[in-house]
Amino acid sequence: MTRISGVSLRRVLDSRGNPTVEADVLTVSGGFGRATAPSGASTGEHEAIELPPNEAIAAARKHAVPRLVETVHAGNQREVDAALRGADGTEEFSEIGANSAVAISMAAAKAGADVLGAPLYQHLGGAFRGDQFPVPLGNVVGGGEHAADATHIQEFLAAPVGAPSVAEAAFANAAVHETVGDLLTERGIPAAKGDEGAWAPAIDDSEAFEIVAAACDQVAEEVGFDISFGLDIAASELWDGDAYQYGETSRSPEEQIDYVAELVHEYDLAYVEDPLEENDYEGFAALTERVGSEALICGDDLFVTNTERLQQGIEQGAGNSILIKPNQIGTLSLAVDAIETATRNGFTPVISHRSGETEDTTIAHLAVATGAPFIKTGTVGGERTAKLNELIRIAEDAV
Ligand SMILES: C=C(OP(=O)(O)O)C(=O)O
Ligand SMILES: [Mg+2]
Repeated sequence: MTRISGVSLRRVLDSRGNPTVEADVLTVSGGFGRATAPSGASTGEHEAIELPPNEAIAAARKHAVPRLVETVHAGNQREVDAALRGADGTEEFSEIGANSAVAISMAAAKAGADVLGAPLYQHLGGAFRGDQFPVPLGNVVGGGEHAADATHIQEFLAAPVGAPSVAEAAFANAAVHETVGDLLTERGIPAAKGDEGAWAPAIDDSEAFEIVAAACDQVAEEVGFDISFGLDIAASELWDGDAYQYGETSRSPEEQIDYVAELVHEYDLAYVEDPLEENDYEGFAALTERVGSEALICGDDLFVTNTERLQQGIEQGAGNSILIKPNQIGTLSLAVDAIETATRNGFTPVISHRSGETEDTTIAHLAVATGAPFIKTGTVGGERTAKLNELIRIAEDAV
């Protein structure tokens, strides 16, 4: 029986040292699931609402827990997530907080899997899942909202598209990260790490392109498979209402499209996330028209894992890929809806961590459960390797 017998909520630390919501879900037959909400720094304005954890916990205890306990089945994810939506009563989870909602939603999924004795990816994806693994996009240099005085572009990503296994892909990304560190040292450039463990040197974007391209090439040669290059520009953070501000350089929307199209060609980019600000569907469409056959043009802040916003993107040809962050929308069911809508319409889903993370591994299972071709997890740091190591275990059937 997966009927929920108890839900407990607490504040725990995330990777930035901020409090976040953790949920435990228990079932009448002794099933147990625990999950923790991540938290963004470069958040989209259309995301579901993250409340201060104390408030989110108090509101969820009052409104959601009584609806779940003794009534809802942890093994029925749609039922769990509908109860969370009903308890909240708003479109954007502003009553109980998307942080409480997503923690409970993910913990219930784990409790459901526990009762079944099945790995989470199989509970979420079905008996025939588990043979398709995502390519991990590894953040190796970063700045923007994730590190002060570093690059303007938020993330320079290694994309080991030719890796024969998820384990080899994860190790290749770590090698690119290490090589970037060596190249920075050779140039006498000191670098701390940003929120996601990427190097955060005080260099121009152009120098970062040079270094990351060299590191990807060097490691590709060593490992013997292709390592492409990707970006999360996080352009909403550069947008001032009129133009994109890269320090001294300002680019109009048209110039931004030209700039990104040139980057795609110059660096053979496989992936570009948020090349334009979060409401510019037309700009996304224009860029997709130009380079969409060469690179994934992915909407993060544009779509915020929201099926309605994605639907508009599909209609307008704005992008060809969607970033999936369950806490942007509040429940696993809504995240899966977005993934399925994307896949049906030829948009590539990319499952993603947040800059504020925990040791929670749900997104690794979600990627395998849905057969998503890519996952963005970072490269080094315990909260990032937690997801990569879980993928390695799933591939070995050792979860
Ligand atoms: C992971 C990201 O950062 P954050 O969690 O800060 O939104 C992102 O922008 O893709
Ligand atoms: Mg992003």
